[in-house]
Amino acid sequence: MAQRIVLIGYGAIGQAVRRLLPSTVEVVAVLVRDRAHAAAQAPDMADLLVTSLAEALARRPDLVVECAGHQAVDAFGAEVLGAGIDLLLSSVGSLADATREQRLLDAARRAGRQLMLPAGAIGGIDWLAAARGAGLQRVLYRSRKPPAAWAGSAAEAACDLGALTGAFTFFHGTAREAALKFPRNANVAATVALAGLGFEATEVQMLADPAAEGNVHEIEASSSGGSIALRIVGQPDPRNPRTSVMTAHSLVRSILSRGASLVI
Ligand SMILES: NC(=O)C1=CN([C@@H]2O[C@H](COP(=O)(O)OP(=O)(O)OC[C@H]3O[C@@H](n4cnc5c(N)ncnc54)[C@H](OP(=O)(O)O)[C@@H]3O)[C@@H](O)[C@H]2O)C=CC1
Ligand SMILES: O=C([O-])CC(=O)C(=O)O
Repeated sequence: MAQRIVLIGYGAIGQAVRRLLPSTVEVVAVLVRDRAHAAAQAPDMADLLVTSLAEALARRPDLVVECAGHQAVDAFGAEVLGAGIDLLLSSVGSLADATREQRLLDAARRAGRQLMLPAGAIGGIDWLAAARGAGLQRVLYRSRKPPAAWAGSAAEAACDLGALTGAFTFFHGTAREAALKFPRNANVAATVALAGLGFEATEVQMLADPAAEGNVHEIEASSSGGSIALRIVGQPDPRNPRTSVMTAHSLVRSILSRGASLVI
């Protein structure tokens, strides 16, 4: 039987996920803020558009996939889980708010459902999570993106993005500070933290670099079991330069892994 999913948000990630899903997964609703605006952009899916969670849940999804932002996690996350439906988050950085994280985990436990986090734009999450059992000692995550990818973020207070002629590190701190200060840019920092040493002990650097070949994600970590040096050059999504194309592919992988006979 086809898996039934609801998408919250229909921006760069939401649109890509819908396009990439195979026919074994049915999108039964897309929750948007402005139905008329969304219908004008995507007339083929007018029947799927809803503006309230109640309408979305009435279509009996097996899974709700958030691709909208921290505010949407606040507005809908606990209610989705409380309704007995698994929740897959794009906005992993929203869990840097400890109260929000606890509310979601409580809702998941009470309902016996899962709060699912994709690897998103990064890789190596399996290694980090396994290395926790092998004396993980230090984790550094570095995000290097072209200046335009940081437009509209707190990086603008630290430098003139348009005038940069070389790489500029505008943030160096913990994963928690990164995720809270850069809600639309530091989801990977949060994912790395949750897989490995946690929000406080994970070190994060963020750079605006006119010479960046794409959205570059690097992890350096060491454990008693070995070390890792990982570098990913992500293609920016044409609709949203701060989001890497691989993020939607990772969400699709997470969706397809639910209930699959072979899980890797
Ligand atoms: N885990 C990871 O590796 C990554 C995670 N992300 C995160 O994923 C999320 C989505 O990213 P992306 O698709 O690129 O962002 P976009 O800005 O392209 O799209 C977000 C969409 O969500 C909609 N939206 C926002 N709030 C709500 C709401 N309350 N209800 C319904 N719809 C809403 C927006 O609609 P409107 O037009 O109304 O504003 C917009 O269409 C972001 O939080 C981003 O930070 C991004 C990249 C990597
Ligand atoms: O897609 C990316 O490159 C990562 C990203 O924006 C994030 O971590 O929020």
